[in-house]
Amino acid sequence: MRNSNRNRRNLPPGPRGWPIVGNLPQVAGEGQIWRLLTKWKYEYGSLTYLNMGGQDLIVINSRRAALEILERRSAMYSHRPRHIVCEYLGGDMAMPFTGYTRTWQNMRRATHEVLNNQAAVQYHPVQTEEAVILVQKLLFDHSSTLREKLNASAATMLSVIYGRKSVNASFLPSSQEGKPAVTVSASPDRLLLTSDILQSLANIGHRFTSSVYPGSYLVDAFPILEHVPEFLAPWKRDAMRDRKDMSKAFQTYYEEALKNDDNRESLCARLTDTSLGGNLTDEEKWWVTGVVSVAALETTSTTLAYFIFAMTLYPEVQRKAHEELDRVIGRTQNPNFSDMMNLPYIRAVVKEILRWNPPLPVVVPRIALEDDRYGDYFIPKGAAVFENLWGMNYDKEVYGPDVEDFRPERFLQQTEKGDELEIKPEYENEDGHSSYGFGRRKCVGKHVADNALFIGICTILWAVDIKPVECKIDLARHTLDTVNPIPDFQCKFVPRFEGLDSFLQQLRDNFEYFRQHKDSEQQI
Ligand code: HEM
Repeated sequence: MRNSNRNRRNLPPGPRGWPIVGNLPQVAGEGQIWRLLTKWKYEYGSLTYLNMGGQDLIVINSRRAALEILERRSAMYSHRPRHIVCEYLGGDMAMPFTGYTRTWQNMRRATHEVLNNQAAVQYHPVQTEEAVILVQKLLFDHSSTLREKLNASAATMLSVIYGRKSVNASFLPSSQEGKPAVTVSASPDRLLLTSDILQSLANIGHRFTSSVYPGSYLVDAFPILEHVPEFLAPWKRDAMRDRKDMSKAFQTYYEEALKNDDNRESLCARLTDTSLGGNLTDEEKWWVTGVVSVAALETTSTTLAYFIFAMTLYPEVQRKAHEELDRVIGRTQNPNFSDMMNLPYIRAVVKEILRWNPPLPVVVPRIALEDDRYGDYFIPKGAAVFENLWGMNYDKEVYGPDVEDFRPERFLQQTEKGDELEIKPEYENEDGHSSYGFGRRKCVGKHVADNALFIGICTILWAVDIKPVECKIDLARHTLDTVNPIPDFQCKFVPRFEGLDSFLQQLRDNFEYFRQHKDSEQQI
């Protein structure tokens, strides 16, 4: 104990807190906490210590420290601290929030099998088709918002999980056709689930990500409050009710998918029919498919939204990307995954968008399972360890003084001949940003996400000119959520060449023809 007290003198530096509550008042209610943490990073360095009402919190601000602590010592840092509200909501079943448990291990194994680098290649055709559909929608669909269009495109992953027919059809059991999947309420604390699966999954995502936002629930700082009875603790009643509703919705999605998937290719069918789901209970299968859909959806659509926003702010970047696409692809064919290595500028745009505005600037903390040290600093057993991904992406020592700017060139160099650009060797096989997290809990969908972003960004830039519309841009959104809120902005999409509309339709007809052809071949 004396030893531990002596060690505590070597805790990392951090802002001075109050007696008992520590730094809780400085953090609670602070929207976009990653900005405050990054301000502290410049004052305190690679690790910051915060006292959250008695709970030690170590913030990791530098990529080097994250690699050393979370990757090299991953056996000690893969468990999650307890978040009481999240746990009541279903955090023990929701993969990104579970502890380092057998359930998590089984879920991770099953999802890795279908999302790893090699498996991700099989989704290229559906991702290419979805990118074409997105461009068509951006140009010609005036009935839905930009967000809805991007969400629909990011839902490609849902067709992999639930099967194409299920995604195109309603997810509701037929007896409930037209009605919400579960009861709907207008209360802000009430999880809203409707017949629109994309909206429902987004709502589920926010219910979870806001439940783990630092300081959002007093009970997480003062666990004794967990024992307050339900009628005095609305958080408990709400969370238990929402857990039941989510479980029911995930079960419905799963069972509908099994009914609709004649080809038995969806993740649901594979978990049911093959050894992939061997170690998972039925309920775990509903949850893992539901939660992976949640994890895929808003991360990808938020990143695409930030890409479009960046193009309105940086026309010179757009001009260079257009120049590369015209030179490499031309106008008589659409971009393809086989073009990837010939499009270094577009690849750099993908890296830079994830660096500049990651969809998850901070993530669910880990817990230190033992007393540990990083350099001279002491990390006490039981401390929550928080990844400040934003701070790592905005590290001036790594990226230079212009970290605020959107500049894909930071990942590029001239070729030896000096007439072309190439990705710098150190970024060829590295992300060049920290936005997928670290260690054993690193994003399991990163390959699929990178591919979706590459083909989406490529196809949009190939087809359209993104032009800003003069309007008031609202950047300063106050949000107690770990998802990066997209700014309010407006833009115009202008076709880059004549005949684009009929060319896009022709591409879609071809995709449809090949799919039907493949389906009928499989039936024979
Ligand atoms: C731009 C897109 C995406 C970004 C930036 C992103 C980022 C992240 C981050 C930061 C984490 C937490 C890592 C940590 O704790 O260190 C995570 C976890 C996760 N992501 Fe992603 N993600 C993206 C897309 C996807 C997609 C497309 C899928 C599924 C197809 C997915 C599935 C998951 C899952 C299941 C986890 C939990 C992993 C675990 O706890 O073992 N993500 N993601």
